[in-house]
Amino acid sequence: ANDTLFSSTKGKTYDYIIVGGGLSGLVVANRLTEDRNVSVLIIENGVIDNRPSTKVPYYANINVDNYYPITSAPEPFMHNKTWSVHVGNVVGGGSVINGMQFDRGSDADYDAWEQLGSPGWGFKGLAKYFKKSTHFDGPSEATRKRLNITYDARAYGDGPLKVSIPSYQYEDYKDIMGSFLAENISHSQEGFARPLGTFWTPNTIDNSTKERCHARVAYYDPVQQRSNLHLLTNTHVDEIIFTGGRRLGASGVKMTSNTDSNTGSVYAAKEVILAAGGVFTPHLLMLSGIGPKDVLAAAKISVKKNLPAVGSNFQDHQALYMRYNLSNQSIPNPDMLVGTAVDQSFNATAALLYAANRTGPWTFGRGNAAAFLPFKQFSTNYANITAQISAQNPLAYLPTRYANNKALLKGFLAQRTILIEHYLSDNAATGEYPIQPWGRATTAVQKPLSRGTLVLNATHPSANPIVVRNAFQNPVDKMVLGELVRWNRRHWTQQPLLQRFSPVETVPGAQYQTDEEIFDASITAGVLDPTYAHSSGACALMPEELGGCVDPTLRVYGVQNLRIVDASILPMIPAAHLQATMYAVAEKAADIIKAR
Ligand SMILES: Cc1cc2nc3c(=O)[nH]c(=O)nc-3n(C[C@H](O)[C@H](O)[C@H](O)COP(=O)(O)OP(=O)(O)OC[C@H]3O[C@@H](n4cnc5c(N)ncnc54)[C@H](O)[C@@H]3O)c2cc1C
Repeated sequence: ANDTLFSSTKGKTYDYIIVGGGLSGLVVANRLTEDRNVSVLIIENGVIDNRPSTKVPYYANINVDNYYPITSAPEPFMHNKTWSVHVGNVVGGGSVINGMQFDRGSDADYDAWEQLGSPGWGFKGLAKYFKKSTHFDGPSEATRKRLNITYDARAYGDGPLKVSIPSYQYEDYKDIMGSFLAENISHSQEGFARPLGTFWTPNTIDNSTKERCHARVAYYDPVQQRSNLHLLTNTHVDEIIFTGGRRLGASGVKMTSNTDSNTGSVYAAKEVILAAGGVFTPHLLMLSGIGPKDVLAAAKISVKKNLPAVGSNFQDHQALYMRYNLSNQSIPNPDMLVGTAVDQSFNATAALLYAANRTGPWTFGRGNAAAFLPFKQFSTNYANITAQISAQNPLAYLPTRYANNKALLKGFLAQRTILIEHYLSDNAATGEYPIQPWGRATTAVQKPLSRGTLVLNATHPSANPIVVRNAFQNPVDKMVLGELVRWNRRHWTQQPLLQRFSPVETVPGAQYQTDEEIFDASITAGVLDPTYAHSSGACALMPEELGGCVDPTLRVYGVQNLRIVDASILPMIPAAHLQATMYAVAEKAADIIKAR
């Protein structure tokens, strides 16, 4: 195994080719090669990166190396501005560059996938894989007691991915978490208890090394010596190769080396597995002739299978990065390490501490708590807002392709029914407040009704796809955002435990009150983002009659020997940061593929 050479791979045949050595691709590669008779080639566009920025918890979210240079098209409902699409381009994919927050959605979020017609994909079907993928370590006893940190360690197993709650925690967490606990909202334990209300969350940090644990160190490095496992890095997959004959079947891929632009093909005796992520898997399918026929025709690509699901149903969470200026913060606090007022000597000492014995502030990521709230917990107007959803003409707030395709519309309406249930339910979250020990007071919309699209660049199809999230096309999403912001404001300005900080809202600014004012000012200030780096849904796991792309065994409809295992299959985005879900999905997918 280990870093296979392009020249020696060209022309060869493996049982499985996995396109994309990111989070999901590496999980599947590990599990498939447990059987020594099965050969696997992973092809990854990025390289292996062991720089400190990929390892030290301190760099979470402030490391912008290893990003694909990809920007969205103008967002039509967000002042026609453009945003970075946020995709990892490195062995390990998003798991190497993400914010390390590790949390699950509630069981209702996964049950929705099953309700949408995919047996086995509800919470019951996924639960054991959450456990199988992970290993958990709590913080030191002293930290646990000092901050009253709770968790349910039984939800983890002895899996490859090491997650932990760091022992280094800031003193101000006490009052900031305390202020949330003082609200009339539920508190739960991270684990299999419903992660609703407030709860503590681990990070993807290996407690034994205090380094980021990502898909490569967890799932590839320990098994890289397997002779049946091959990783080809720095290589771009350009197209899927299909066998001729009456039944369309994938038999390999065409690829280009990023080093010298050498091109070649490799073949799969059993299957091609797409794991190129929420943005590039739908792109590759379309480049290969699988997608909506009008999109393919516009780019002059011959249609192998007309599949309108590809590039539809694109989802993400929307984040508004509210901030408070705090006075009287305890020393130390995270503002001393990150942002515009860094205390250089403190940060230098933190770096030395980390280097010397893996202690101190650099062992802390960006936070270990969150509130994921049912709509009624942050809005007294939740019932009225929800009632507006069913009164809407859905086509008024969807991309035009939904008007021309009955299956897509039917699928959206099935999702809408579930979303309405979730908006009214105690058992599903509609909004998130990450809880961090400083004045960063982000709000994030968890159950968007708007749907994005991803299409080929018609004049240059192999260039980046045209990504339009259509965020806030549906006015209800804007209302939910407004309610989230107003609750957050009341919380920060009125909760007694927060008053010692004399919090002053800097962005968007307390003078902006109505939904429209908050929305417009946040875009102008550059603090509202249509993506939370959770691109998903554009090759949905749903019946084809509901506008789906893959069946419950993750096979692409109408194509033999072609599966998808990555975030593009999520039919409805769960109220959670995505990585815990993706590790579980990939573990489950591996079992399904092994059973073929
Ligand atoms: C900046 C950022 C912050 C995030 N923060 C968090 C967080 O704090 N908590 C959390 O839970 N989740 C977070 N996420 C989300 C999480 O990391 C992703 O959901 C997850 O990595 C998706 O896994 P995947 O397997 O679908 O795709 P990826 O992990 O993105 O893997 C896809 C891989 O395919 C490769 N690839 C793409 N196209 C090709 C091609 N044509 N040929 C060859 N290779 C290709 C890519 O280089 C990549 O390595 C974050 C994501 C990002 C980007």
